[in-house]
Amino acid sequence: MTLLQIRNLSVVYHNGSRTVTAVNGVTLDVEEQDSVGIVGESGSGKSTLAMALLRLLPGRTAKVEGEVLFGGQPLLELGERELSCLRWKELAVVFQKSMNSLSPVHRIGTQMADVYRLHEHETRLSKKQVRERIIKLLESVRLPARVYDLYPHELSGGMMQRVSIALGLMHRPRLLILDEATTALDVVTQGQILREMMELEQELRLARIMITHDMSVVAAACKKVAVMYAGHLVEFGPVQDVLRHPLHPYTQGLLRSLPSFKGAKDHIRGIPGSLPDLSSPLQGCVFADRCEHAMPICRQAQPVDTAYSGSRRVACHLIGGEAHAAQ
Ligand SMILES: Nc1ncnc2c1ncn2[C@@H]1O[C@H](COP(=O)(O)OP(=O)(O)OP(=O)(O)O)[C@@H](O)[C@H]1O
Repeated sequence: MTLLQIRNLSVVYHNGSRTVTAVNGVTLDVEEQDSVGIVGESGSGKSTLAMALLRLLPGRTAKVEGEVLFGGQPLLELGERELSCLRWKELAVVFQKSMNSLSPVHRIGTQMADVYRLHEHETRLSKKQVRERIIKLLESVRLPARVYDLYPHELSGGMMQRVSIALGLMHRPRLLILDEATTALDVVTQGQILREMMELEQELRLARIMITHDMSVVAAACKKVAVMYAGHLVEFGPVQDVLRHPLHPYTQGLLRSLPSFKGAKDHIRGIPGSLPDLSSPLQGCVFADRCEHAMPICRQAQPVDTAYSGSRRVACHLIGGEAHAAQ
């Protein structure tokens, strides 16, 4: 069943006279218990997309358009009260900097208990019961019970990020969004946490969106991948299919720039050029200026997001009928 339906979502930032279209017409489904990696280079709009889903963007400067249904509820139309019931309990997020948001002068357990109480109004657990629950939660992310009584500075980066994940899982949400949550960690710790996450989400029947610029993280830990470029979702599909047979020239370039996916180091190639100016109106394909296969139509019309096969989708004039129709 589909848990999250994102339809034609756009986010425009207004800063004085300048407007930046950070997310541009994104359509994406996340099934229950699915794991979707959103990848793209810095500035492609990944975090803005996550913040828009969580309604965490400042209404004054960020205009969000489109439709988002979460478990059938229209997320973008909910009032603050309905939203606060959903956040943490149904929909939780772990940011890269989540660990910095803990207070340095209070013990981990006390802070977790505060978060628990803030969002749990129905069940009145005793102090002891809350402590037990939190210790169980810490153990579920492979942290020893003694962490409950420690201060943030007494934990390593990996342990702190495990605490942040435990906080995200506190109310057993149906969807967990990890925004570069493991990026700052060393590769070994990152790998361990990802493996544990995957075990845990099977147990909790949790769906996960993982935002990262690291394709190897998506390859290791996600079932599906959504590739973003300059605010556009350019390709979507099962991870193994996209890795083996990338359709969009941007995805192809992204994979070529990774040593682990395409042979020897001397074959590594970056993608020449840089992201387009997101404050200028766009006529053709957003990737046309950097695309080695660009055709005249690519500079004239935006490609339509087209179903390719199975659940694969791609927005490129090379794929589908448009290029052929124009010839
Ligand atoms: N508050 C803001 N006001 C104006 N522009 C913004 C704001 N926040 C982000 N942007 C712009 O929106 C675009 C998308 O940024 P975003 O942070 O969502 O990308 P990202 O893919 O998550 O990048 P990163 O991986 O570096 O976090 C960028 O061009 C960025 O400069």
